[in-house]
Amino acid sequence: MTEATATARDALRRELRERRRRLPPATRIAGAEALAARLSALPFAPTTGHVAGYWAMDGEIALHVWQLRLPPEVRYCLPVLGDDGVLRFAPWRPGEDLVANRYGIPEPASAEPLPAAAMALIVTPLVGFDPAGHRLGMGGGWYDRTLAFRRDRAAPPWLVGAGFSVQRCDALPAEAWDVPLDAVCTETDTFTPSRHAA
Ligand SMILES: Nc1nc2c(c(=O)[nH]1)N(C=O)[C@@H](CNc1ccc(C(=O)N[C@@H](CCC(=O)O)C(=O)O)cc1)CN2
Ligand SMILES: Nc1ncnc2c1ncn2[C@@H]1O[C@H](COP(=O)(O)OP(=O)(O)OP(=O)(O)O)[C@@H](O)[C@H]1O
Repeated sequence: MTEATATARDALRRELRERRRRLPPATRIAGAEALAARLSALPFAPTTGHVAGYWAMDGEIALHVWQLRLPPEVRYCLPVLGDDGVLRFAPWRPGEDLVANRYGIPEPASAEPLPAAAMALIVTPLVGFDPAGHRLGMGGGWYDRTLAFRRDRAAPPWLVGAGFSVQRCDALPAEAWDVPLDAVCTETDTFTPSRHAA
């Protein structure tokens, strides 16, 4: 990546995070409901197995409504930072113990974390997205490293970005390491970019 691209990405990240934080509470509450309905309606929404979500922070769209409405055979998991730079995902139910990681984000305290490949579907947080399924994250490369194996392998796990519609960009500059998402859901839209298009 050139220095100019990195600077542009950082500026875009700042602007999008600011936009995300500015959304009023009513938009957040209704947004979490609408997002849950969209995630549940995905054609590949699992009826069994593990799914990964995240603990919303910094104005991210929340997943608690989706979590509570998952089919009974589906286990919800939260990301856990690995010393090796990749994320693993630990089952978590409301009320179970959590500990703050180095960014202050809660992680399950006792459940054994599973590798990304063990998930049927992974919902990723994002700072920005485009309709082609490119994702701009917090800049740590955590999801890119964790999901790199999906670049040359078919789903599962299905990769679904979640965000507010104000996080949409026309076209994000794609990086060599970006792993395209299979879908992006917002409170107003579901994008399912086709990889077969020219
Ligand atoms: N809710 C949520 N969980 C997540 C992510 C995320 O984006 N959202 N991650 C997605 O990768 C991973 C953690 N990656 C992160 C990368 C940077 C920062 C961050 O807050 N950076 C601050 C300052 C860093 C610090 O406090 O040391 C910043 O940039 O302002 C947070 C999480 C795993 N869990
Ligand atoms: N597959 C990979 N292997 C090694 N390093 C990687 C890989 N993917 C990304 N990285 C590194 O991670 C750094 C951050 O990438 P990027 O800015 O795209 O993160 P992001 O997607 O915004 O963050 P996150 O996934 O944590 O939300 C890059 O500079 C790159 O060097």
